[in-house]
Amino acid sequence: MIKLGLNIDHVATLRQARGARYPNLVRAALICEEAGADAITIHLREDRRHIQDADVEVLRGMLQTRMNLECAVTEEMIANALRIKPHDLCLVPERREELTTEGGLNVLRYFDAVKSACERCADAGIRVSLFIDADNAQIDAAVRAGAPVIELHTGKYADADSVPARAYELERIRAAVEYAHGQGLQVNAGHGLHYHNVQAIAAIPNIVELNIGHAIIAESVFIGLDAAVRKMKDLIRPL
Ligand SMILES: CC(=O)[C@@H](O)[C@H](O)COP(=O)(O)O
Ligand SMILES: NCC(=O)COP(=O)(O)O
Repeated sequence: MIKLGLNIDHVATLRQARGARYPNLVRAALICEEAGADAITIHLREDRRHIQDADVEVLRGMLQTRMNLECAVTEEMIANALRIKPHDLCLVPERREELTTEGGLNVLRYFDAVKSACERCADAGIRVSLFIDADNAQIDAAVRAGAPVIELHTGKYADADSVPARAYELERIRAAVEYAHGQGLQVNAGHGLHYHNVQAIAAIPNIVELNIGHAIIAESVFIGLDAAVRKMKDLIRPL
């Protein structure tokens, strides 16, 4: 069954909006796990706009499932990950001024840094995932860099504003999953997935895990976090 990684950055965004102590991130993570989340995803951004360093420390000691820590490929972030030792480390591109993660990591361009990060993390027992676009050249580079896992960026699919455009992006993702799976990679996917667009992605064979955050946290405003997680788990369950 397809796994659900729950991105709780957006709970921290709400907290940081007021610089308050609530909503409590550990409480959110534990509710998500209780409701069926298979992993908790957090993105420690360089600008610390939502997740803080202390959140990573505390959550690492509290999670019952897996921590999937997302970060940029910088010396600061890799050193931090080697100290924290999350179960999974997902390397993502970052532009300080972006609203959200706009595209996949360019593994070809930053190959030496990515390969070095993969090697150092593998030595420390951390599984590295590369957050990349559905592009065979990037997939090949991920293999050469030694990453055991990729996460395909589904943002273009989620943002497609016509039926043909969405079908085109869906097919690109399907083909990339098939190609990457054939190369021996574990394939995850995520970004911008919500209750109305997730099922077509979840139906693609060989996707192991979907990382979803914004839509679930938004829905929790209306129906509660536990129910919002369960509602998503029901949708991604095979028919
Ligand atoms: C890499 C990724 O897709 C998520 O971490 C996403 O970026 C989280 O939301 P923000 O873009 O708001 O940080
Ligand atoms: N890596 C993608 C992720 O963690 C979730 O992104 P979103 O659902 O918050 O857009």
